[in-house]
Amino acid sequence: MAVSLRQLSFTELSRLIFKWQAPERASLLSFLVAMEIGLHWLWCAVVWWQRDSVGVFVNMPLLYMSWLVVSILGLFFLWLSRHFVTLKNDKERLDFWQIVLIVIYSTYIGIEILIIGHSSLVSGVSLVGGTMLGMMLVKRIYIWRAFLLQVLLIVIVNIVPYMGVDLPSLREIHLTNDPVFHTHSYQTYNEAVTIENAIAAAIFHTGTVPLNDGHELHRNSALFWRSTHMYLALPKAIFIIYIFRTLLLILDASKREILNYARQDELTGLDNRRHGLGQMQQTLMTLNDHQDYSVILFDLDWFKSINDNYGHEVGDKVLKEVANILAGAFTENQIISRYGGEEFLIVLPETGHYTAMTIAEQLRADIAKHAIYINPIHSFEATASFGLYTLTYSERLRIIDEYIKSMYQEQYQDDATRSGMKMYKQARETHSVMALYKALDEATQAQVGSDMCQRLISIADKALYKAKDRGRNQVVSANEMLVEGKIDAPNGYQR
Ligand SMILES: Nc1nc2c(ncn2[C@@H]2O[C@H](COP(=O)(O)OP(=O)(O)OP(=O)(O)O)[C@@H](O)[C@H]2O)c(=O)[nH]1
Repeated sequence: MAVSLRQLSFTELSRLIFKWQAPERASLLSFLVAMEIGLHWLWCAVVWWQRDSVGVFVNMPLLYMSWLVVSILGLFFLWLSRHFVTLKNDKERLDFWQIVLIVIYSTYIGIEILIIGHSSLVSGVSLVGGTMLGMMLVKRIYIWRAFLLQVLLIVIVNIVPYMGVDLPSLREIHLTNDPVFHTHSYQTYNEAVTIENAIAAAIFHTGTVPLNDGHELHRNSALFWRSTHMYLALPKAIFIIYIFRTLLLILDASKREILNYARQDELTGLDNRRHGLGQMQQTLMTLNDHQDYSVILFDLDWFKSINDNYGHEVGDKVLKEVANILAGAFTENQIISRYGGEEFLIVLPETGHYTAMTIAEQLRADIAKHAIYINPIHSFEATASFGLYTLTYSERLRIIDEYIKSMYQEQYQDDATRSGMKMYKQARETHSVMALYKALDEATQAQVGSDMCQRLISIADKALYKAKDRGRNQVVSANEMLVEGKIDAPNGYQR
């Protein structure tokens, strides 16, 4: 979802920023930059509009060129803001476009400050404020490097005019017949007036002052005070940004810790039920077309007896050791969570029925042969019963299709639903779950996701209880049982 003005209220933004991932944050930064450049565009427009009165102190040809660049860049950053949100799951391209954003924006702002004059207000806000904003929204190391580069540029840009290099400037002072003030276009109005006054005062007191002496006096004085300003301000800017970056690191670590507490099961270290279900919903709804999706639910056998015979602590030990077996057996995109007391949920996206059965069977065997030591000599083995269900692609397509059909039948009268229905009809012709899913609004997408997860777990649960019925320590396929008519699917499931 691309960033829009509507999302920039305090409450909405704070809610979104917490939820947002790197692409959306970068999109926000690009959007803010586009808005800032939009304001620069307006400034150019006002200067052009008022050119008769302000043209005397503005370099108009340079303004027109800047206006063109500002227009192009404004459109570019708006485009980039939309482009970032398409870069989910593509870290390399995301990094690349973040660098593009930072390089183009830093160059732009550097040139802007150069041509409008480097007042401490503009440079300070851009250098420190811009860096702080960037650090909150995109990769910090890139912003830190851009910041150091800007510090260097500020030093260079401030010093070179005193070495006789003329830099382009929007500012123009028309002081006629005065060779002193024509030589350096970087002189600000205040500087010019000050020198004018100083020279006038000297002439007034001594009667005369040589031209070259006045020029040299100004060069030395201006260079001295510019260097003093840089010396006093830049280290402070570096300290502020350095400490700010450290604070953000601390905040990140705290956020990670809080999220871990919220997501993790304390005893086993696996995902807890809520997080496991959330992950399941996310993977299910972003699963590509033509992919199957398998769910395994398993429950340790006779666990109450283990607690009763060996004590609660040994029961805990069993849970931890089973969790270790699980943690070692699955890859990152497979979701393992502790679903209940001695019940575990495993989600295998992009996995067909045969592969999932093999994985479940292997896991059952690994748990059954694992010795749990109650002391250095005595041990026992625990077993588990498994229920497995594979949602095939055709079944997924059918469920979403039915869901949407029933939704539109209920609400067919209202106009919004009519247009939704049109989108749905178009999506249906493509036979694509992704297209059908995108035809739904955000709240309905979440609802469909949650309903589908409950449906899958509920079917796997029925197979799990069949496994208990059949004597435990075995894997039962819900798909086979559905075909044989030995279990019913929930909520009017039809084969
Ligand atoms: N030690 C320990 N026990 C737990 C924990 N969570 C749940 N339990 C116990 O797990 C036991 C589950 O027992 P039951 O639901 O009767 O199931 P079971 O004894 O495994 O029997 P079947 O599932 O039919 O094989 C209960 O006694 C719970 O107290 C836990 O975190 N630690």
